[in-house]
Amino acid sequence: MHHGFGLVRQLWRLARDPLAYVTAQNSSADIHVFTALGKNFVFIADPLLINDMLVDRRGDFEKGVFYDRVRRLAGNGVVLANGAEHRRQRGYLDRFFKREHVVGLSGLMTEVVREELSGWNATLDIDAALHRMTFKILAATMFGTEIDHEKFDRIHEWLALTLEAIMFRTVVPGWYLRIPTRRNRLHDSAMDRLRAAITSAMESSGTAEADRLDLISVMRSVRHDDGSPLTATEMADQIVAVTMAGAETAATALSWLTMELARDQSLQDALRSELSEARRRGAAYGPDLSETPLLKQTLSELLRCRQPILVISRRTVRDTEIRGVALPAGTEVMYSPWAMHRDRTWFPAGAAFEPETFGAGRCPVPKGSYTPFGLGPRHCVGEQYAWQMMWIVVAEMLTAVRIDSATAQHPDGRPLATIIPGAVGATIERLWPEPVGDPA
Ligand code: HEM
Repeated sequence: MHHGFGLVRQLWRLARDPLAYVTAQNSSADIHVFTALGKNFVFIADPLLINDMLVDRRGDFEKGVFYDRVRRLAGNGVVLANGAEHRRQRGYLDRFFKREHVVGLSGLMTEVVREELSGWNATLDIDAALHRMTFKILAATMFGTEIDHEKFDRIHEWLALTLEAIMFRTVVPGWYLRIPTRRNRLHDSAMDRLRAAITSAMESSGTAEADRLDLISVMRSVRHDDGSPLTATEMADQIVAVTMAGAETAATALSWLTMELARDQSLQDALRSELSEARRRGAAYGPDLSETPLLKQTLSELLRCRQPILVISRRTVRDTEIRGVALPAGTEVMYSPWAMHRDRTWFPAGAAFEPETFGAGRCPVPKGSYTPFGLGPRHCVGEQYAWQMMWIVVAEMLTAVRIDSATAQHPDGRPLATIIPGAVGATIERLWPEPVGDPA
């Protein structure tokens, strides 16, 4: 255990170089405690403690300080709600995110991916192209295909700035956010406009028809225990939550993947053969990748060494302790899945991309050391959705094009809402024949 520095110094180091900061915290001690402004902060770097916090002792924790900062945008949707309210909201969303429902979305996802791929040029910013593609998938599955282009573009535009605001807000002191600086005003207005754009798109989409699969329609058919429907604010809260949580993570992961595939052409070829073979066998797209083991292994490794999320935080709701360290109610506890996934104690490959890490016969790692989708009751509700979407995007992409080169603006990652590569200049070649058949 290590007691160190004041909060301001910690936050300054976190803000200046977040990747170096969490790496240092992760390797220096299992529990790192610092106190400032009458508040206790704890950084944990031991898989068992992470598992304790997220699973075994979950009742002692709620979402922490990093999440409070985005309430202006997110209201009280599933990402921010706590306790019984959170369980109720997960109940609404589970209908949409359960396996059978997600499988039903595969045709729509495939359609969007093919349409986007058909517009790719021989040289492109593949990161921007993948962000647009995954955001389009998300928009189509949330709002239905009727969403008009103008509404789509508006949400997309304000989302980018909002994601920047989220990262900035998690690392500056609360008092600073109350000063009307140009940046604070810009971020506030981006969040307000994003919410307004989402509300407007929501009003013109969705029906309560039982056969509609989009999230708005699913939510229109949900009833509270007293039989009343969800209010417009409750629905907007969920849409904002899903947009914030789902738009950036999968796109960033896919973007990092293109760089690994450009670097390792034999892996790219092996994946292309596996995916074409699965298509020939008539394997239907879904969240379970057991028919495509090399893809599963590749994506698992990618989510290890290129985990998009830097820090996950919680706050104690009552006096508790971990490993003999007292955590009074109100203590902010955080850990870095990004740093933990690169810790050589658990993963000898460290920061390097080595798909054999998840090959047959690998050594088991302790619970809490590999948490790409979190753990416990707050684990990613979109996990199945994300696996299916990644399968579809990679399979359609690799059958349509060969990625010859892909070079990132920030090869070591730049921490924003997720750890991003920035623009990725890529050259691609179209493959012949064009994809045939409909696996969805
Ligand atoms: C590779 C892609 C993704 C990764 C790595 C990822 C990762 C995560 C993680 C680590 C959490 C837990 C955060 C915490 O414990 O504080 C989370 C929560 C969440 N994710 Fe994902 N996610 C991904 C894709 C998605 C997608 C595609 C969606 C929606 C379509 C989504 C929706 C959500 C939501 C709504 C939550 C909050 C759940 C709750 O608090 O109950 N995620 N995600």
